[in-house]
Amino acid sequence: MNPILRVAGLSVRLGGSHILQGVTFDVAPAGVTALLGRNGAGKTTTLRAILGEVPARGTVEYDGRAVLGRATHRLVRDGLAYVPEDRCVFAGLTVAENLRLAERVPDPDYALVHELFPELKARAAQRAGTLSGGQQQMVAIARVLLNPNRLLLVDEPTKGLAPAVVSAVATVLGRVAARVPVLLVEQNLAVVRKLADDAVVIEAGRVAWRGPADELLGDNETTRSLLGVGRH
Ligand SMILES: Nc1ncnc2c1ncn2[C@@H]1O[C@H](COP(=O)(O)OP(=O)(O)OP(=O)(O)O)[C@@H](O)[C@H]1O
Repeated sequence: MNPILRVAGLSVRLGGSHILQGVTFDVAPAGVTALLGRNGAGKTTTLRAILGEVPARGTVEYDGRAVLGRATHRLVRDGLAYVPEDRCVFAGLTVAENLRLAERVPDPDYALVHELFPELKARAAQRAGTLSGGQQQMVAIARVLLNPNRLLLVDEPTKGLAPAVVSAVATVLGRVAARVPVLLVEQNLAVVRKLADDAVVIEAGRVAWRGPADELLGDNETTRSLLGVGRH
């Protein structure tokens, strides 16, 4: 199967620093590819470069087409969805209003959203700013699922969440990934272990390791040296 995303020689300079220095990896057309690395390694910058949010050199092929330099909104329209790390819900609007604002197609898939997130249906009239962090993350994921997607880019969805909520978010992401491939930035290795098929490790702006996620996580020494943590 051809990759849904091919990134080759991706290079980004920001604020006088060479942040990405030739990042190369593929994303399989099914399942979860985890993008890993220590703080500041360049994971978020990689997602933003793929989306055309920062100037980049190199090649990004999405579904076989070179897309670097294309406008972000065109990529989103073509099914490249982004769930940013800061969730970006409209705090003063209700859950239902947050979802309605995200609709891009005449027939948004509320059936899917309500199936995956029954709690959001129950909380439709609640202001998003009063939701817990985990519930806000659910809104952020639900928003993109209303529209047809071919690839989701999800940035640290479990960051700052309590363990039970991390597990709930991971379960939902697993169900999402059964329908649409996901490129997932994630620091929680238990979540990576549960979800990821492939792993890409970025270190100081370069790919330091790529391969099957279970191979990486099964090698405690490599995991420790690349990510600074032991087995979870
Ligand atoms: N606009 C910018 N101008 C200058 N430097 C930047 C800019 N954006 C990011 N950087 C720097 O680029 C490096 C990579 O940042 P990035 O957010 O991609 O890392 P990350 O791997 O996602 O880290 P974390 O896990 O901490 O979120 C960091 O050193 C960061 O300070």
